[in-house]
Amino acid sequence: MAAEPLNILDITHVTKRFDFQGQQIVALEDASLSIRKGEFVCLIGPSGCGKSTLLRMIGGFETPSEGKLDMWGKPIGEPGPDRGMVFQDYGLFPWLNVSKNVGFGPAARGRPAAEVAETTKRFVDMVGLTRFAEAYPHQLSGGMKQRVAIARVLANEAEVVLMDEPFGALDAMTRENLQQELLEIWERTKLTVIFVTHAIEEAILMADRIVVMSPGPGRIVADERVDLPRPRDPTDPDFNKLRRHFASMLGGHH
Ligand SMILES: Nc1ncnc2c1ncn2[C@@H]1O[C@H](COP(=O)(O)OP(=O)(O)OP(=O)(O)O)[C@@H](O)[C@H]1O
Repeated sequence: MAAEPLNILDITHVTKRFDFQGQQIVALEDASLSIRKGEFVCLIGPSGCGKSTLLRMIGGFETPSEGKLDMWGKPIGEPGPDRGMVFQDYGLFPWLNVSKNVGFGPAARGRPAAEVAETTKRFVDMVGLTRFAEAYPHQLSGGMKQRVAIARVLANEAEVVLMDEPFGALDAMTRENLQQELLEIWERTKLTVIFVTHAIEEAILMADRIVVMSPGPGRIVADERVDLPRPRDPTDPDFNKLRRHFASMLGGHH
């Protein structure tokens, strides 16, 4: 009998090239990365280093030019509910209210109505939007919209949550609140999270591992474990030491 794969994700020697106006752009070159179930991994690096491209390939929205991406030992194909994406611009359906946005996936997959209702309520409650269940996206703040987007991915039974600068458009206070909420949800659900950010502090606050990337062509230049105890304190001297460490690694870019 074949052994169970150890990793939820195995990214092996992945290169991605794009043709753009007759030129070839190497968005990502020879990237390899293995991720365990339940890990919180941050991808950090300056603009254009291939963070979104890597995330989109894990999501199944792009295919690699070379190399392979596996989930539980099987090649990643089309996008699927097991890999939920959360974007900076929310991606909600404006014509559906909060509950209908959250319940959309399970309903579309033909789950019985009672189960859809129960799942919807559980995740709307989990992200603290019970009072706004009937509200439409235009009636919500940015932070609330991002909570809906997170609840929607959770209701879809995602095993891996792919987050592309999800809090980048939010003010500092909302961002801090959502960081804490996401960490609580992650600890409770043991999801695997891959989180793209520009912000060193955000990465140190949240990640088990920080994968540092550099541009031109996009490459993984470091992959380091963050061993600070949780909850983490940005005023802690050890936190500061790591901040300086990653800032010097990112060099002139930060
Ligand atoms: N569909 C595409 N066609 C052509 N070039 C692309 C395409 N998608 C990405 N690229 C190029 O690939 C490189 C990496 O882009 P990517 O969006 O992955 O970087 P990023 O690190 O996520 O950047 P940012 O932090 O600005 O979002 C860039 O040079 C970009 O212009």
